[in-house]
Amino acid sequence: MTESTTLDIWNPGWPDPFRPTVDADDEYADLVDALREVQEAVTRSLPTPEAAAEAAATLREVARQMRSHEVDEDTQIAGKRWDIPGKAHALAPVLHIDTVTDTTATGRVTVGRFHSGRYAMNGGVTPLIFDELLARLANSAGRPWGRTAYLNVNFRALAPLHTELTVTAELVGQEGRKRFLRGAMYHGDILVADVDGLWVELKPEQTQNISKDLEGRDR
Ligand SMILES: CCCCCCCC/C=C\CCCCCCCC(=O)SCCNC(=O)CCNC(=O)[C@H](O)C(C)(C)COP(=O)(O)OP(=O)(O)OC[C@H]1O[C@@H](n2cnc3c(N)ncnc32)[C@H](O)[C@@H]1OP(=O)(O)O
Repeated sequence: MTESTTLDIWNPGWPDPFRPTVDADDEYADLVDALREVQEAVTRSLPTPEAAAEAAATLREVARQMRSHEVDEDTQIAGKRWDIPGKAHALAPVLHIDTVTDTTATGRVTVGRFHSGRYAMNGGVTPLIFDELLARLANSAGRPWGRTAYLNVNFRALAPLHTELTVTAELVGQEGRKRFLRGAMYHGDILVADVDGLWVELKPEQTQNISKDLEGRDR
């Protein structure tokens, strides 16, 4: 099995505004893992009113602690740990990216009840997973930064929970600034979903706009 840590963390073509300026360490990744544990445990629970009130107070205390360490979005680590599955973002499914070539990418993902629709993966989660893998491929191999223009997902069969699913992506064509990608998700041999995606390479001024937006946002 290929470790995702063997992949390049940053594509040099990606704009600087997204580059984390704080070095993440494993304690931060562990914090996000703990948050994932909370999300799954809360989702699976039916606490008594007293237990719910106690847990809510504890979680609000954690939020208070974290607010005292607040940084701006350019500096935050969440979602930017390209070297670890799930990128240290608690909403993102933990996608293990095994291979990325110039034109293909593969990964594996297992979701729990936090990401469940009902006894199967929620229909909004599948696009999150495809977007992650297809975007990684679209913006790899030194290609300049592109943004998702569309992601057309077909749900072919229920995607089971607590079960490893494989995800594949392929760059199927390029026309000027447009990159066409295709992806699929499998449970064993069963196709559970497939996707057509378009990534459009940003013009330089579009990258600057992003940068300005980031600088101008409220903290
Ligand atoms: C919950 C979990 C979270 C996980 C953790 C995440 C944390 C991440 C943290 C840190 C990461 C750092 C990195 C982050 C970066 C994020 C990037 C995104 O997420 S992208 C978000 C979604 N996508 C948008 O919001 C695009 C919005 N749309 C646009 O910006 C524009 O529409 C854009 C750039 C896609 C195209 O606009 P134009 O003005 O540049 O170009 P025009 O001329 O309109 O199109 C060029 C060609 O593409 C076709 N085209 C454009 N859109 C199309 C469409 N929807 N369908 C078909 N064709 C389309 C056009 O027809 C045209 O084709 P012809 O050249 O004429 O052949």
